[in-house]
Amino acid sequence: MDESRIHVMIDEVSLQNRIRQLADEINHDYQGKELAMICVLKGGVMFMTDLAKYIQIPMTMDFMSVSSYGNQQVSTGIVKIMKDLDNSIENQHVLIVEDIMDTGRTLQYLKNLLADRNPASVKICTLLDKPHTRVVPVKADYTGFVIDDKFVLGYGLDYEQHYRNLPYIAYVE
Ligand SMILES: O=P(O)(O)OC[C@H]1O[C@H](OP(=O)(O)OP(=O)(O)O)[C@H](O)[C@@H]1O
Ligand SMILES: Nc1nc2[nH]cnc2c(=O)[nH]1
Repeated sequence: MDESRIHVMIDEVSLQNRIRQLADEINHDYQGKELAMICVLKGGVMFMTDLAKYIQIPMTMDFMSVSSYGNQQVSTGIVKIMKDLDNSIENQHVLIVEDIMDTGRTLQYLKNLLADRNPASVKICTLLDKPHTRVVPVKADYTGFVIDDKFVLGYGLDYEQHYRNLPYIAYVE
């Protein structure tokens, strides 16, 4: 891609500050409980690892990989599990950690799927939320930033599998 089209939307310091605040909220809300953090690969990986560093209650991490059929920018709503969790979540307090909620289809599918496995609770933590493009009525319990309907990359998010390593969120214009 022509890199002059890439502009910083959320810089590294703002990201880290907000992630620390989210962790504070989570630490407070789950006091006395154990948290099962579920990272949705690949986009959620940077957020998950940074968020986890600030979690001060007992916690476990597991990873899931799903793929939505369709190309980069068109979501079809059909979600396929590429890698399932390694461990049971029965009776556990599950927190799904995602990079972005766009149409909402991925998180709606995942929340329903995990809720069927008899956890004690299931909540969603998303770094970014694009509410204007939602097509299903799923809501996050913890949201880092609400953003406009722009294609974003960096900090786990890709453009054709590239740019996931950027330490900030950028948009393409
Ligand atoms: O709300 P939705 O419209 O369902 O979109 C959100 C999903 O799209 C992205 O994943 P992607 O399929 O690009 O996979 P990746 O995380 O491996 O990049 C993102 O990580 C979310 O999982
Ligand atoms: N990289 C990337 N993936 C997405 N999946 C849904 N919306 C987006 C987006 O804006 N950027």
